[in-house]
Amino acid sequence: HFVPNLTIGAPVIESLRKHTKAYLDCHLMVTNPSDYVEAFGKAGASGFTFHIEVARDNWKELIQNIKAKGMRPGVSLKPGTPVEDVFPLVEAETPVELVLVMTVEPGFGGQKFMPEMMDKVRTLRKKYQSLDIEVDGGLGPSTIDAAASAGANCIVAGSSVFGAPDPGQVISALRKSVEASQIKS
Ligand SMILES: O=C(CO)[C@@H](O)[C@H](O)COP(=O)(O)O
Repeated sequence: HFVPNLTIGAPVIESLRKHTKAYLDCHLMVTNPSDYVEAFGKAGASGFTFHIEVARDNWKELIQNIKAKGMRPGVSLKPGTPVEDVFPLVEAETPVELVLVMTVEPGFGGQKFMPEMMDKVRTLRKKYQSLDIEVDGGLGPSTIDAAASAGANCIVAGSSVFGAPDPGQVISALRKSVEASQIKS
């Protein structure tokens, strides 16, 4: 109900958790993220990322609750939201540990990467050297270098991985680009 689509909820996280110790990075595109903290924590989510656009009045409490339930807090911003809006959350006494810069209008996979969002990534990386900066939307072998060289170190990729004949090869290409950019910086 923040975006016009429905995908994965806490029951899926719970089922996955029975089979893996992997980091389960959950991006909640919902209008009321507070209502889901407990369920996602219980289900075994590792990270809980909410949208700044729906948490302008309660982000401090939300971050604290996420941490109290044993998850890493993250904040996401839509393409039209200025990057400055998340600075207070990164600089708070109890800060977010990840910023997710949306590189498409959230809601659907398979959209085109918005290179102009890289200014936000560069700004964040310059200001916060050790922050996890995630990008989501249209990432794949042809767009990864732009994101990685801007400073993104967490990459969300749907179509480019699941649509590839060899998904492992795409994942390694994405990882190599991020690692190469980190060595240079
Ligand atoms: O769900 C969204 C946006 O809300 C997608 O951005 C996927 O998370 C990634 O999909 P691709 O863009 O990689 O196909």
